[in-house]
Amino acid sequence: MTPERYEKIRRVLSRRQPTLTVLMDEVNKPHNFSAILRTCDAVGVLTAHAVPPKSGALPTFDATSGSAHKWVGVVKHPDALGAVRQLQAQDVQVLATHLSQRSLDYREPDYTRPTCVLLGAEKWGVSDEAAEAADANIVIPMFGMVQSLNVSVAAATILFEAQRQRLAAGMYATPQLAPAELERLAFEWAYPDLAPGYRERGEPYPALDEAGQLRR
Ligand SMILES: C[S@@+](CC[C@H](N)C(=O)[O-])C[C@H]1O[C@@H](n2cnc3c(N)ncnc32)[C@H](O)[C@@H]1O
Repeated sequence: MTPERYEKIRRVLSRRQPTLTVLMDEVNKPHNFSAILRTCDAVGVLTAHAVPPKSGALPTFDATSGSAHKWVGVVKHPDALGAVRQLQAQDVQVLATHLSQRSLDYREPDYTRPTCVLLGAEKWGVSDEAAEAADANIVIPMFGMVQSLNVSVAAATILFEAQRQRLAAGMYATPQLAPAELERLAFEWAYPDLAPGYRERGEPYPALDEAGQLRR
């Protein structure tokens, strides 16, 4: 661990947005899944949510992710409706990307609030029941011959609007993670091979000095 690498880890963690996330509902193509996680990393999403496709497993990561899958956690859910309700119970507004009578332009919602963007499967989109349960439905206006965007493009468009609003609100200027959580993640990111051992033994992580070296 070089001091420069540790400094980068702390800088990235100090900009993570634990109150911004996505829920991928049966996004089944590895290049889409990977591209969405890469955008999540870029805008500071700490943890993404996903309902695996009917085949059972989450898509594997491919080169499209860069190394984003190492820096963005993925929580699995058995179904989208249950996941929507769980997030709402934690006071997260769920914005379903879905064309309906009540759809808003994607730039209208307040993304400085705890927010989850619900993204649909490539073939079927977001289910009607999950869209109805969501707090709002949002769309990216389209004026072409084709009816929809690629899901990873839609995710990037919306997440960068969230980033724009959060930058304007100063949410990248001060850490959004609690100090203890930031320290915990800094150790896990700096020492991914050591961290599991400490967890298995139920021991607290050791303190690191300012350069990210283990204190003796
Ligand atoms: C290829 S589209 C799904 C098309 C599907 N046939 C349908 O009717 O919804 C895959 C996903 O990309 C996102 N998406 C695509 N175009 C969008 C748009 N214009 N506005 C918002 N989200 C969009 C949504 O999450 C959508 O579920």
